[in-house]
Amino acid sequence: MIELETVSLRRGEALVLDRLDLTLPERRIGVIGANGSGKSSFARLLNGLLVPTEGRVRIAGLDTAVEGKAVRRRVGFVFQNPDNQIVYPTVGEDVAFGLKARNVAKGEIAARVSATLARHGLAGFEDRLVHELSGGERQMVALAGVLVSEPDLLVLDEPTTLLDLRNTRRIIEAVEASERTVVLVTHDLDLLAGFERVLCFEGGRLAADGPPAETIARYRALAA
Ligand SMILES: Nc1ncnc2c1ncn2[C@@H]1O[C@H](COP(=O)(O)OP(=O)(O)OP(=O)(O)O)[C@@H](O)[C@H]1O
Repeated sequence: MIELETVSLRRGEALVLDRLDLTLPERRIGVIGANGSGKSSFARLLNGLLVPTEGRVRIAGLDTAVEGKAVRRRVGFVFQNPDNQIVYPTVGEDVAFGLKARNVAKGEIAARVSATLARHGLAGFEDRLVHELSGGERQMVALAGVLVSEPDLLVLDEPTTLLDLRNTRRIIEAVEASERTVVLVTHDLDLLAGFERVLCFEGGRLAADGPPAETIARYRALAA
């Protein structure tokens, strides 16, 4: 469960999010809106990467400003640009990183890493050098590195920008297969079919909040 209590966020001089009150018990939550409307900032609040200037964000009851570390263990975050989150030179080391940090046994780590890679079109990629992969392959490595730890909440910030149709489909399948809560920020409105709730941001406030068809219609009207 995600809760925002009168949350405002300033970045530099700008008021980027303006007094948001939201309770999100749904498991499939989409986030859309114009460039610069505050979507990524909202997403970053959910794992404590950013903390509110005013108000409170709670994830499963944990205040992100107070219990950031506990929040980050529960929230997997996939950035738009995979280079922001891949830290190790090889695919296998990078995907194993989150499991090592959780003290998972060595044998189990290897099995989970190879199963997760295979599920994401990267079978046998363990020893490949990350910097020699294509942009889309790196995006899938970043996704695998988050999914391997089975986070309670998965936040995806425009994850399909670099991806071809097959890998976009894999992302949709990963979202559909996940029993966890998923928050997906996207400009690709087709990805949101089947979502329970979609939020549309406009100038740091919510311009619409409801089922996909309604929110998307409002977004189209705003852009017209
Ligand atoms: N570090 C920062 N310092 C100052 N302003 C920032 C900073 N980061 C973002 N902003 C501003 O905050 C506003 C919201 O940015 P944000 O990245 O949340 O938008 P977005 O809806 O995700 O946009 P896009 O669709 O282009 O990714 C923008 O006006 C942006 O210029």
